[in-house]
Amino acid sequence: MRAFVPDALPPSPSSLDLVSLLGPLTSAERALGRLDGITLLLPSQDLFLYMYARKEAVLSSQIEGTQSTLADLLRFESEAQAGAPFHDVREVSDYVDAMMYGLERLRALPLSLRLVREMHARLLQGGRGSALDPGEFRRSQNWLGGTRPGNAQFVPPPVTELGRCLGDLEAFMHEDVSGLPPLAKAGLLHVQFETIHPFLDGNGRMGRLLVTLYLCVHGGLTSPLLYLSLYLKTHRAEYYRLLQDVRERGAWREWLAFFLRGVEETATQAFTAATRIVQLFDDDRTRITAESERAGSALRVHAGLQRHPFSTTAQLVAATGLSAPTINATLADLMRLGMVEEVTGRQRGRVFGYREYLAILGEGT
Ligand SMILES: Nc1ncnc2c1ncn2[C@@H]1O[C@H](COP(=O)(O)OP(=O)(O)OP(=O)(O)O)[C@@H](O)[C@H]1O
Repeated sequence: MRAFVPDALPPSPSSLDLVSLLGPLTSAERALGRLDGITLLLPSQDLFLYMYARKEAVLSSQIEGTQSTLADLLRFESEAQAGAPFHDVREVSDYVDAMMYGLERLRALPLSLRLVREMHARLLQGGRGSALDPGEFRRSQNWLGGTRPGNAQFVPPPVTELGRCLGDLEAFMHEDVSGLPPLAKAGLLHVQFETIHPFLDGNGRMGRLLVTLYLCVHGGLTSPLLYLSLYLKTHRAEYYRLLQDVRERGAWREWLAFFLRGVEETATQAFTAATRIVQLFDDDRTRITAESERAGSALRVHAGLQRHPFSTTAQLVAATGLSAPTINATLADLMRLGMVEEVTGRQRGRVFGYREYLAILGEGT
């Protein structure tokens, strides 16, 4: 198969048949708006962001075989012993790092190829692909599927065309003459990024990060709360087929319909989960106040567990300022109420999990 060189974006809005996409577009925008509004409901927006970034990282990495669960990652981060191989957890952790780095960097740098490269360096710092030129656009031909370009499913543009393709992509991130709605542009950016496949590895993960970052900059999303990986993972065969169809037969409309459906579903699920979490925290606070024998300390430990749903006694001491004996007595109380469970089964280095909260966060992972 010969290398494919994509046209400069964007395809004209008329060729996208945006009129027929108006329904899905409006539904997706509405769901995203509702999700964004949830930040007002949350006790701490950072908290939700923190957890959901981790959930996205797990799912995005699971698209290609990484075995870690959200629980593994949270336990890894709390320096507790995790069940998954170290390598896998590290990869997910790097994904979170890349996402947070990108968001922070956006304060100083526009969304640009430079930012994409910097994030990619973070993304590949330790896990799968770390030997494959992190932070550098490729200098050799790559291909997808098959053992060589000749029998590959798809051969991305040759290195000689890479600069032009990426230049077009960057220009598309910033143009506003097309009048395309930001959500449609985010979907087009993703497919174009995957088609260019500018890195030797990590293109899928980077392309998914790009969608959320783009919406933060141009789509009016105040927090990066949109995490599409579960949807893409669930519909992987269709996802890959549609990427291929855009290239082979200009199936932009079909791709966008799929993408917008994903945005709507994902935003709606995240909104529901966030609402349940807010409710859970409220209910548990009420129960602690009414039923705990040491309500004051228990409320502080409860707040600590919201931030780190897997915690050791030492971590809760640091988070709350309470003494270790008080923390242990309080944890025993919270276990009696069924809110907390010890997850290692060991006597030393025990780790405590906020049961119901972890269950909500872990849905789909
Ligand atoms: N036929 C295709 N045409 C273009 N892009 C494709 C096609 N099939 C899959 N892809 C994209 O390529 C990605 C895989 O590329 P790569 O292995 O570089 O990324 P990764 O981040 O390491 O892996 P993954 O996305 O599986 O986690 C897929 O996630 C998808 O976005």
